[in-house]
Amino acid sequence: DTGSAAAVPINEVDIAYVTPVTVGTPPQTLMLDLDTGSSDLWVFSSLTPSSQVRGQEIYSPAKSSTSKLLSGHTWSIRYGDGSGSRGTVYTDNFTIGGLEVESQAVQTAQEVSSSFTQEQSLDGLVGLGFSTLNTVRPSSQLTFFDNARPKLDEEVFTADLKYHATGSYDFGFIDRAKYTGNITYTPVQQSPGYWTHSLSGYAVGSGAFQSTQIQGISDTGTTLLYLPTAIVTAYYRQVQGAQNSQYYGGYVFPCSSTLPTFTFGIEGARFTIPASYINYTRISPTSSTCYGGLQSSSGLGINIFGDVALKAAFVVFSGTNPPRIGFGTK
Ligand SMILES: CNCc1nccn1C
Repeated sequence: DTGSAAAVPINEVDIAYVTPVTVGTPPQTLMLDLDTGSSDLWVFSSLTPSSQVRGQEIYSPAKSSTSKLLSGHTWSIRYGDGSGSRGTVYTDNFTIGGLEVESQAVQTAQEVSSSFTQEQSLDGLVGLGFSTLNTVRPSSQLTFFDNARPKLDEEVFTADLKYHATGSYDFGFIDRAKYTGNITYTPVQQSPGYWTHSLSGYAVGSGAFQSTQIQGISDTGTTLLYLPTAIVTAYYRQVQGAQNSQYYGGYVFPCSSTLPTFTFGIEGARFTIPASYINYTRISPTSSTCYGGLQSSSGLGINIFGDVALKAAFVVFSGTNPPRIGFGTK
C-alpha cells in the first residue's frame, strides 16, 4: 500500500504545515501537523474544554462506530517551544492520503496550551519520530508509520515541504517526479527517538564549504533551522545591520538586507537554502526589522534541521533496519 497527502502551510510564513487526515467511521477529517520530531498522535477532541478550542476541527469518538477507549491510558507532552497538551486515548481507524491503519492510537486532548489554542488551523499532531518517544502510559503506543509499515510497498515516508506553497507527504514509495538526480543517504541514530543524523558541513553564500560534522535532528515540526553559534555568527556577519537581539530572542536584521544563501552538506551532496527562506518574517506587521530563519541552537542542547532547511530538499525518512535519511535535489 501507499499514501500521498498535501502539506499545507498554516500561515503566510510557513510557521507549520498541516495535512488532511480522517479518523473514525464515518470519517472525520482533521488537519494535522506531521511532526518527525515527536511520536504522539494527538487531536483536539470533544474532550477538549471549549474555552481552549478556537476554530479547530475536533474528533468526537462518540460519533465513531469504530472508536474504542484505551482504558486507563493517559498522555502528556511538552514541546521544545514550551507548548504542550495532555489527555486520554482511543483507538480508531485513521487514514492519511488513502493509507489506512485500523486501530491507531488517537490521543484525545483534555488540555492544550494557549499557543495551540491560538493556532486555529491546526487540529493536532501526527508524530513520525520513533515510537520510543511516545508518552502514552502505562503502555506506550505506536506511531502511524510504525503501524502502517507492514502494509507499505517500501518502508519509507517522504517529505516535500515547499516555501510559501503546498507540498506533500508520501508513504510507502519514493516519487521520482519530486526530485532530480539521486537521493543521498546518511545513517540515522534512532536513540533516543529522533531522526538524528549529521550534516557533512556548510557554506555561507559563495564562501568555501566548511567540512565539519554537525549532528542534529531533522524535524518537520520545527519551523526554523537551529545550528551552533559559531556557524550562525559567521552567517550574520555577512548581513549589514544584523544583530543578536535579547529582546527578540535571536538574530534580526533590516528587512531590506541582501542575505546570503546557506548551503548544507549530506555526505558528498550539497543543498542550498535560498536567502528568501532565511528572511523569515517581520518582527511585527509594520516593522522594517526582520527575524532570521537561521538561529543559534545554543539554548536548545541540540541542533534542529527544521522546515527552513527541509523545504530546500526532498527528504526520505527510511524505516529500514538500520534506519537512514536521504536528501534529494528538487
Ligand atoms: C506554536 N507551538 C505549538 C506547535 N504548533 C505546532 C507544533 N508545535 C509544537
